[in-house]
Amino acid sequence: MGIILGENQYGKAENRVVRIYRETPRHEIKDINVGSALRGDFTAAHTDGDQRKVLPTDTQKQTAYAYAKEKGIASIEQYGLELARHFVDDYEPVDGARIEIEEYAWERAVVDGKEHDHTWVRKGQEVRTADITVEGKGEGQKTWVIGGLKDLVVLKSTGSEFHDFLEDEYTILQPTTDRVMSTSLVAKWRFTTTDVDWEAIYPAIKQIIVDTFATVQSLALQQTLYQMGKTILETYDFIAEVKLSAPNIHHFVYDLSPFGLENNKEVFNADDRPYGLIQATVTRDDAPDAGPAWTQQMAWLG
Ligand SMILES: O=c1[nH]c(=O)c2[nH]c(=O)[nH]c2[nH]1
Repeated sequence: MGIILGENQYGKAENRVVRIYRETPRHEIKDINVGSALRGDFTAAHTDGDQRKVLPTDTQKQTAYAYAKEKGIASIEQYGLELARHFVDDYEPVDGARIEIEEYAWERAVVDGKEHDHTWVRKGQEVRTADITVEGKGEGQKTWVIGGLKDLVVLKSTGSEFHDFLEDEYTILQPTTDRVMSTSLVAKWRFTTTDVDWEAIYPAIKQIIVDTFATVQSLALQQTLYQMGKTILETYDFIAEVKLSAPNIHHFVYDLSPFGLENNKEVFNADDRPYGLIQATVTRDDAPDAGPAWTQQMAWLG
């Protein structure tokens, strides 16, 4: 019987890198969480404990911090590309690298009616994400970039319906033409080029998502998600695919009748679980192959 080593990768997860730009009295901040994973021929490390081809996870971590200084973090996509290319291009045993980044947004504190130069308040907003994969060396090198966001919590108090659904003997859900719709959205979009103004495209796509959520008279969360993906693809021809995942944060009209009170969709129980989970991929029909773009390292084995 032979035993063989299957898929493997290794790296440093969740480096919390905070980069301050302090060249002028008005400082700037980038607050990120970076994970790296290297793929290649690391068989000897597994079978014989031979580390000669292993660039330690500690070195990967140190590189993440050093690159924050040396290369800067103009955007998480640019910084992730620099890191991934460095590991693949500069180390012979490494033939693939995956960099996953989350960015936490801060806004300037307002003190005496003015934006403060070096104090921020963490934005309770969404987290921006980037997943970068580089494979192969030299001419044939391939690169995949996925931009995205998570924890974008949105709610609309009307403009959402759900009716005409399949019913059986277990159906108790009442149809509605006017309900609260709320979700904490995860969205990821796959670029077909790296020639992108990363800092401009992110707010533009987020705006499409928010506009669509607000303005579509929604017959279901499924329809809203599809419209978000479709509009992004129709607006940007260099995006091939959009993946969306949306928990339906149910808002149930609370029964106030025991207190002799009317509840005309004014008081709700925002239930945290269970939640409907609606997920969809929207793709251009001529989209180039996704290859390993969606393969997530950190979610891989939990
Ligand atoms: O937007 C919705 N989609 C569903 O599939 C669904 N199912 C359900 O019970 N409520 C909802 N809402």
